[in-house]
Amino acid sequence: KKGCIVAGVLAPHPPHLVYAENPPQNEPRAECGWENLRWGYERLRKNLENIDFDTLVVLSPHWQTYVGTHFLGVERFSSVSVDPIFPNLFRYHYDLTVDVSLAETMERHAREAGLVTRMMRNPDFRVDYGTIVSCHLTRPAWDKPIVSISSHRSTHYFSPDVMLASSLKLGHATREAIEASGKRVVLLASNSLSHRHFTTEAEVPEDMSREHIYHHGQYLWDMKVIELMKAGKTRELVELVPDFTEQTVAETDSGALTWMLSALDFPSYPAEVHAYGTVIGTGNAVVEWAHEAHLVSGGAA
Ligand SMILES: N=c1ccccoc1=O
Ligand SMILES: [Fe+2]
Repeated sequence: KKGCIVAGVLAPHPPHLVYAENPPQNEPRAECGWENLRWGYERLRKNLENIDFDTLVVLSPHWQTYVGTHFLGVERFSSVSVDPIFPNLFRYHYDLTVDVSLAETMERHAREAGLVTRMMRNPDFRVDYGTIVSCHLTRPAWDKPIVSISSHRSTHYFSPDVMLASSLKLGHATREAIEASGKRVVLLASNSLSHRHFTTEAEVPEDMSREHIYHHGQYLWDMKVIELMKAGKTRELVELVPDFTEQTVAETDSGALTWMLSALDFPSYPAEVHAYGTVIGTGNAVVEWAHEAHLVSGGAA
């Protein structure tokens, strides 16, 4: 049976969102914070309750590899993830399982497409917080295995256009691998949008009177990108990503969003924007492409 991508999600990973949720896995305690984004994730989770799927596949800007694209290649990882910048907010005890066979299929398809790839087999590897935060907020029960994909740094080593070409190829290989696997998969592009941000923290980090748009120009870029998602103009969006990345130092520099849109074969149906909000001034949007539903309904993919 042919596998399929049942949904794609722009799933931002600020650790502040997990901090404010107060899950048992995270040591620090918060009194509130960033409710609009967290309620947006609640709406996403409610939609996903009605969708049967096997595996969460996430590409994270915070697993940075300098030579090629790496895939977690060990069945289980269990340790504590401490955010390097916000250890006061995020000290998260994770225990997760990896769909190694799907990861290996993806790695093979990517390699055969000419990309530089590697399976990560170190059982002591510390899983990055971007992977953990996006998977937690999407599926806090952790009842599904994941595939985690690293982000190489072509945007900074070479240019946003080099990253774009590579991420589009990786997305195509990802789709082929999922179809060959027979599995039902949800893709998570774990990135924020505009990424200029405050450099000092409030006395109480979750003091929402201190959370706001960092810069009007960054906000306008985010709104432009979100409008294209809502309009189903993802090919136009992908063309814009190099400029968007450079103009707003956006986390699209990771290739995560363009990888996902390529794997979804550039959907022309509207995406559902569950929420937009800032975290220390960075722009974040929780956005869902209900892919299988649109394929089945005959809506253009
Ligand atoms: N992308 C991020 C945005 C905001 C705050 C913290 O961490 C992040 O990694
Ligand atoms: Fe980030």
